[in-house]
Amino acid sequence: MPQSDLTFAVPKGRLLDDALPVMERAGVVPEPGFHDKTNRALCFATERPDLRLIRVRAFDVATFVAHGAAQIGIVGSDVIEEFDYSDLYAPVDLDIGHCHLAVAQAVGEDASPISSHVRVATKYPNITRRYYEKQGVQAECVKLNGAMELAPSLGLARRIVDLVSTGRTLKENGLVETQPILDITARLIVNRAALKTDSRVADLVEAFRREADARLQAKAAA
Ligand SMILES: Nc1ncnc2c1ncn2[C@@H]1O[C@H](COP(=O)(O)OP(=O)(O)OP(=O)(O)O)[C@@H](O)[C@H]1O
Ligand SMILES: O=P(O)(O)OC[C@H]1O[C@H](OP(=O)(O)OP(=O)(O)O)[C@H](O)[C@@H]1O
Repeated sequence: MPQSDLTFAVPKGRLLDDALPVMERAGVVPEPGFHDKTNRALCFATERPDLRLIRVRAFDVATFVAHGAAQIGIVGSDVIEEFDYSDLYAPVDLDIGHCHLAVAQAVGEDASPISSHVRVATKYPNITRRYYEKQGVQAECVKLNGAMELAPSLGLARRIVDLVSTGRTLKENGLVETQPILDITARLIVNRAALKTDSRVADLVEAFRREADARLQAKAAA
């Protein structure tokens, strides 16, 4: 019986620039139209007739793969931690998309431990609640989808939990990091059931694992 096509989900933003060379070395080569950022298509062919790419928001990569609508994808470990989907398996650390998740607040604000309750603006309410719970603090999370850095100055929340890479966004918005929460890199993710039932998924995992190992070895030798 012919197998149905595989779907590979990738995030549409900054992570994609780092992910594309990795994908190509692992044998996932998109059609030329994929590189055109003005293209409004969401689904693209690859050089493999049985493999297509979908370009979606980072959080949705995890959702498509967890539900089996895509069998494989690339996403930051922040997203994996936030959703904690049992149907997702993240077998390969791709060593790209390095950043970390941290608590931040206004420069000059008292950083002393807060009481048993804190209000936090974040795109990551689950990670944030878990982080504060471990310290015996109840976090009331205000969910934002971006521009968290505005929350303290506008009185929405005194603390934010957000991604930090260079630290420039915090600095330019009058904020300072107070506690790191989680180091983040991008991972290859697969749907657990697809991995068990479709050998093409296992073959792709192996190709990405070999690619990541080769880069690691080249880095160590340099
Ligand atoms: N400043 C940063 N530096 C490095 N990696 C980052 C940074 N910000 C985010 N990331 C990583 O990139 C992922 C987001 O990927 P990307 O920007 O490609 O997705 P997106 O769908 O465009 O995002 P959004 O849903 O925010 O629009 C994050 O989940 C994180 O793992
Ligand atoms: O430490 P930096 O190098 O300044 O990077 C951190 C910023 O990058 C991400 O935002 P992004 O650009 O993805 O926009 P967003 O606010 O829409 O999430 C993150 O949410 C921070 O705002």
